[in-house]
Amino acid sequence: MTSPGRRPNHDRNRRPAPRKQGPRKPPAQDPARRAAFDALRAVSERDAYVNLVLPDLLRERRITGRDAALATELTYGTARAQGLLDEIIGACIDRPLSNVDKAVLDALRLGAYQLLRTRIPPHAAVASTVDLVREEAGSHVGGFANAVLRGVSEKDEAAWLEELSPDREKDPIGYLAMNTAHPRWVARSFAEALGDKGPELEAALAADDARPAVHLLAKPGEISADELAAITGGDVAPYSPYGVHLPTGTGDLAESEAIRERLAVVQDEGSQLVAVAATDAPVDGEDSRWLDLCAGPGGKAVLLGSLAATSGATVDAVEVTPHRAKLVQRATDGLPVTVHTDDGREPDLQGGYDRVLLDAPCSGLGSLRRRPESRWRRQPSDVPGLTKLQSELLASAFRLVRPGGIVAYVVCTPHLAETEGVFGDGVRRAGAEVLDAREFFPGVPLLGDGPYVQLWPHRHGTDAMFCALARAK
Ligand SMILES: C[S@@+](CC[C@H](N)C(=O)[O-])C[C@H]1O[C@@H](n2cnc3c(N)ncnc32)[C@H](O)[C@@H]1O
Repeated sequence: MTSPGRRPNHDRNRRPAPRKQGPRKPPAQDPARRAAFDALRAVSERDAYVNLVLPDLLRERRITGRDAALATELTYGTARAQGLLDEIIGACIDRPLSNVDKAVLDALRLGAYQLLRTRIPPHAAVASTVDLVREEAGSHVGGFANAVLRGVSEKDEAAWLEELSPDREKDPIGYLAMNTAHPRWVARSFAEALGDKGPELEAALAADDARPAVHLLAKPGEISADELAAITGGDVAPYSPYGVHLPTGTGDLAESEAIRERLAVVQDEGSQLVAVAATDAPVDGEDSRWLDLCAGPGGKAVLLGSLAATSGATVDAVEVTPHRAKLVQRATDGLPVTVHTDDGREPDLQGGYDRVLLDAPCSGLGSLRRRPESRWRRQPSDVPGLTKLQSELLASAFRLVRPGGIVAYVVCTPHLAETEGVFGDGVRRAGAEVLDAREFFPGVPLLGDGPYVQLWPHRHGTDAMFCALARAK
């Protein structure tokens, strides 16, 4: 994967690159790259989330307009492509990446991203990165950064991929993982869920690597999807009766009047569809007590609560993390939702619910496109702990539902152990009747053979949500 000829030698490391243009800009004049770098540092150092940390940084520093757009592009793009950038940077360094100072590595990733995936002139990408490295790690490291980035810039992304990718025939999953900047284990779990290592896997990974449109939920009882589309300039969603897709590049959503006035919330169309399915599957008899067993931060609780309000039902929403329970409380204010800060495995609640939605904690492989950093943060070793927790929560859901009531099991991942594995086992233990969930996704194409529903970005334009339904006996 590496060739000594390409590696910078030590002399070269110490020699600064010749400047092709005037003096280097001082950092104060480069707020976009500084913000992107600081956001990436927060992700590496504090396990921060890009979608939370970056807007705060931009607001605090009053970065707007083109600078904000550049900072956003650089932060999201670099975080999303991190593993691929590391392979390429690693091929230009004669020591393991783990030996490179973490702040320097973040700066190199930012520089490599600009060189490989933007139209920023190479000299500007290199000079701005060297500036960051000098500020962070001292001027003696500037030459090293300069030499590494000159190595990176010797080829474009396609040429690097050709050099570094495994052979497609021999290792199709490794090839597609590398070419779509995904960890191999993620590509493998997509392949297993799709039953494909060829064109469909390629389409799924490519869709997962694309920037997703923002979806809004038009809160039932408050505003229709048509009205929301008209006031936001978006399009009515193809499948969810409450969904609107915003045009790409829509500005600061906090500015949106519909969101400020609590008529709408940001919610992927797939999340809307699974919550609707959980309320549409018919129960035998009474249908007035609903339970959302893992409710934080409250997206689906808002939809359940809004639908409950129109039908005279009430919702209990359980969330174990106090600050997330507060978010549920805030999101569902004014709706018939009671929030309980409790462990869903044994909540202090009276059972006998007509419906239980279990939107379980999961690996989140189905929403990686919306969380650029989690692609590289999640590890396969996370899965066994998650499936154990999911199984315990599912057993609790079956204890809390009444005979004839519905349990909806939802996860935002296509990983088979977390989807069919957990649900198949739980339903068998509970002796419940599995429903064909496809019936409750009317008009949604390409749902396979059932009885479970797995949505996909490349098929449905949604996150890869999984939904399974059962009626308790
Ligand atoms: C996938 S998220 C739920 C998303 C939520 N339904 C929504 O639409 O906004 C899973 C949630 O379960 C919570 N959680 C984890 N373990 C839990 C437990 N034992 N009991 C209750 N909630 C739990 C997590 O804190 C997280 O907020």
